[in-house]
Amino acid sequence: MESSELKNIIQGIPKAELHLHIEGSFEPELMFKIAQRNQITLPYKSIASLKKAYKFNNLQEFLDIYYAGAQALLHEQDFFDLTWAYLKKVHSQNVIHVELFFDPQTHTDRRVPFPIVITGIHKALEKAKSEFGISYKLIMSYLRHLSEEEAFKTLESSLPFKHIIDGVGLDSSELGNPPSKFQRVFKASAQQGYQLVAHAGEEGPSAYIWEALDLLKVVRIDHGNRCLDDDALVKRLVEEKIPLTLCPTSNVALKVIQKMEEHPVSEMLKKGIIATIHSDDPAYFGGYMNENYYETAKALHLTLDQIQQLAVNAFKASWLNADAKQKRIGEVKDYFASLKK
Ligand code: HPA
Ligand SMILES: [Zn+2]
Repeated sequence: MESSELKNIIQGIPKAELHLHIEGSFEPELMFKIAQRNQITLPYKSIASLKKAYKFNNLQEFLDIYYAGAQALLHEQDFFDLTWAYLKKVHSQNVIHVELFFDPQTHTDRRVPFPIVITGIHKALEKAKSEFGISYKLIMSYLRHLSEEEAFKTLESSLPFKHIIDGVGLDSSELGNPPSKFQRVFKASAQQGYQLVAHAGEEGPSAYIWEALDLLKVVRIDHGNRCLDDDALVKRLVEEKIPLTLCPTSNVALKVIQKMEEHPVSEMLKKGIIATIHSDDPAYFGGYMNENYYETAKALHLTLDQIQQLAVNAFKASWLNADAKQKRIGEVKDYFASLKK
């Protein structure tokens, strides 16, 4: 298939994005604009020098730059603009449902109040819902390099906004910060009615995926690449229908894999895992949803059936209610059927 034909097909798929850090969608141009209006000096002289720094050898090298960039965000308007820019972009790519992460502690640690952060993000999500018809869920992520006590404080701050938060997640530096460190705060989060997910098995071992399932009791694993090291774990993911939210361009950018051709997604599909693909931090890794589908499909020679399966899986793995899920899955299937006519 011609690359332009594949790109057109991908553009037309109704898509769901389930693994997106809103702070990771902060494009350099917007970052400089907001930094300037907030009179914040970024540690980079120009957009070009910032972009030059986007060469990472591992997750930590990326996180250092990601947290530095987020320092430009101070006011509700900043969080609104950041989120709105992301939603406009993915609307242009026919993304119709998003479940997005935000990292409150990245901001509250700089004395930006929790309500400022969530209100700006939420207003943009509401606007996209009414103007674009994009449905959404919001996931508050605990930073795992910080203590469980800090996570408990974040949980406490979130309670006045419980009605607009759907779940909690766990992100940041994985190695040395296993899921077990957050067992109590995840239990307390569930008691507040939050759904649970966690990043696991991106750089960390398959044992961290077991912990996320057994100790944190998550319903989805973010990344989970390393599950293939462990046959018993794969069996469990398949039997219990635990989805993985994979991020192919992120994996290449952070050297979780050496090249896209090594991406495990097609093997995961063959094993019956509910694998899905997303962008993670698109401003830093050079790809939104379409680019992630395209690069993966091209490198792994995915069939149209496999691409359809990925798109269906994302709705299956979503937190939409059963009726909305069925409707969206029907739309994906109708779309692929129309291609065959
Ligand atoms: O890919 C990621 N992994 C862990 N933490 C993160 N925070 C933003 N992106 C990531
Ligand atoms: Zn992530």
